[in-house]
Amino acid sequence: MATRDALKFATSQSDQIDPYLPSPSPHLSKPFVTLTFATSLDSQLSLAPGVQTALSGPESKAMTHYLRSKHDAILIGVGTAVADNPSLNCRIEGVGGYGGPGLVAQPRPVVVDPKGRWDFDAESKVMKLAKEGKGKAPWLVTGASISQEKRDLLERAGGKVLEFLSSSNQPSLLTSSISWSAMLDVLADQGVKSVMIEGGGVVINDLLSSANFKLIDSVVVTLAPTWLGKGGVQVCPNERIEDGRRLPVGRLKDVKWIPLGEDVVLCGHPNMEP
Ligand SMILES: NC(=O)C1=CN([C@@H]2O[C@H](COP(=O)(O)OP(=O)(O)OC[C@H]3O[C@@H](n4cnc5c(N)ncnc54)[C@H](OP(=O)(O)O)[C@@H]3O)[C@@H](O)[C@H]2O)C=CC1
Ligand SMILES: Nc1nc(O)c(N)c(N[C@@H]2O[C@H](COP(=O)(O)O)[C@@H](O)[C@H]2O)n1
Repeated sequence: MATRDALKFATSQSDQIDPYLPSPSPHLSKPFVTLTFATSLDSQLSLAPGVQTALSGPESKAMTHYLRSKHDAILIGVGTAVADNPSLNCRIEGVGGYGGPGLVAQPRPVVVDPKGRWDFDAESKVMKLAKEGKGKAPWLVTGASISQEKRDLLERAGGKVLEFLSSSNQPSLLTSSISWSAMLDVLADQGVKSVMIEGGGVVINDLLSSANFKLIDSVVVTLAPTWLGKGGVQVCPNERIEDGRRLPVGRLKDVKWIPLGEDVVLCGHPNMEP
């Protein structure tokens, strides 16, 4: 039976998104990566760092949840976990917990938190939803020492800590960046075949940088008809300079613009040509 809070996404609309979704393939060497977020007309994800800002209208929000139902995992940075206290589940009608059995089509939330800054507890939305059978408990990718209390909380709910190991197989003392390709390898080892990366600014800008662009398989961006003004969390990757020349960082091909309510959703595949 469907639940009252379930979202619907019409087949006529999902048909347009499907060419950008992961297709089942046992031979992928790394998880399929979809980069997806909602942005304002001035390329911002939120009004200010640490502030959650609703940009997607109801139709594009349903689209995001449709995407969530089609990926094994949703990944966010700790900045987003702290700012948004997100649910990170899928609320499309028919998935597990929303009319469907078990946790079918519920993605695994993955929080990248190298320094152990996310102070979650049993009342955090993602933990409550896991307890209610409406989503999976998160995996915490970290190089920090996580308290036994937090580990137990995660594990009781079905989540876990993924200690990030360096190439020498020792826990790395992470002070800054974990390589994305190593992170995707860790997820692949855990059986993740597809991951949608939702944000926030640091994560998106890092993935869009010329060094990481090749790791992205699909991009789905919701553009909301609003300007947020200076001071927000902006999507703008570092510049690319080769042989002293400035070059564009990346471009999409197979581009489709899909109007959804008052928003427009841009879908594309990274163009790997120089
Ligand atoms: N409109 C939208 O679609 C979305 C909006 N948002 C918004 O974005 C904002 C949050 O963005 P932001 O503050 O940039 O934070 P992020 O969510 O991008 O998290 C950034 C932090 O995550 C850790 N991290 C990220 N990548 C790596 C890596 N490769 N290796 C190691 N650590 C990594 C670092 O933690 P540390 O600093 O501890 O080293 C980093 O500072 C919020 O306001 C949120 O509401 C978020 C998602 C989607
Ligand atoms: N698609 C989209 N549109 C917006 O307007 C947003 N602010 C976001 N944010 C992302 O969704 C998470 C919050 O949603 P849930 O509580 O998980 O349903 C948030 O953490 C961002 O990842 N996305």
